Amino acid sequence: MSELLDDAPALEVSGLRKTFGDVVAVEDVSFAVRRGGSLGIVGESGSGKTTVAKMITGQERPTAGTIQACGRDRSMPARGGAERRRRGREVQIVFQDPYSSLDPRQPVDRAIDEVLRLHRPDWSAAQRAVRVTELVGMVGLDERQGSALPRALSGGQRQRVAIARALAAEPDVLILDESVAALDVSIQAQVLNLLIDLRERLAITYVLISHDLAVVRQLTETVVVMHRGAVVERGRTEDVLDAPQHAYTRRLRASVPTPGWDLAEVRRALHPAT
Ligand SMILES: Nc1ncnc2c1ncn2[C@@H]1O[C@H](COP(=O)(O)OP(=O)(O)OP(=O)(O)O)[C@@H](O)[C@H]1O
Repeated sequence: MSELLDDAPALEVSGLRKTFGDVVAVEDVSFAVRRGGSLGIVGESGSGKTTVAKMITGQERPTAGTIQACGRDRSMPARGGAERRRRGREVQIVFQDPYSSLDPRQPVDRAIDEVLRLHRPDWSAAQRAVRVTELVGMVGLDERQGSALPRALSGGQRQRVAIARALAAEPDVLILDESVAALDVSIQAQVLNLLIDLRERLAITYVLISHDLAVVRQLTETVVVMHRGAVVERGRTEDVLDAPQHAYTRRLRASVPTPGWDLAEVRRALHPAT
């Protein structure tokens, strides 16, 4: 893990804004996550969640606002490889799609080793091999799966590989962008349990981006609700989900599929005017 400046939140964004031409994707978004804490960002498709994540990881440059991870500014592009690597040790991201986020030609152990080579240039091949084995075990994969190609693995197993790769950088903050959304419900539960377990063991900070309120409830302490690029509600996850104050959050909650749910009803709940 990177050296955290005393008492600084693990992650703090302030007044974040992002426009794409005329489209305002993110408008004045601010939040902080304590070290070892977990924050959910919820909102329907197009509300700006992924754009916030991309600004935090440096894939998009904010139009305005500031981002600090571990007390260090990352609003501007990194200057040079050393700073990029340091930022990679501060924040890692796991995407929704475990199929496209892994190189199909690279066996699991090589994919993890690649991250170690980057972040632990002083380690010998033998030291890295020990760590690869540890990481493979930590995410619940066996030795055979640890040397397989991604195509030989299930969706849940691939997502475990993506998590192991992210952890190889020993990040302070892990962003999970719809990381369990593509998985079957029972596999989703297993990966969620893994994530809960890892947070307890590693004291890592999570930012969970999800449209799934049940997932957010299980994994986060605090939540911000985004609607059309802006934060419309925030607070302790339990409070916000149990007693939402904002009409949009109430609609979002009402739209959670329950047995026998009806898509047309969900659409009406989210878009009462249409
Ligand atoms: N590279 C881009 N160029 C133009 N518009 C973009 C770009 N990226 C995002 N947008 C727009 O910004 C808005 C927010 O998109 P974003 O992907 O952040 O939402 P989201 O809440 O993550 O949605 P989803 O859950 O569907 O991924 C949308 O209107 C989207 O079309």
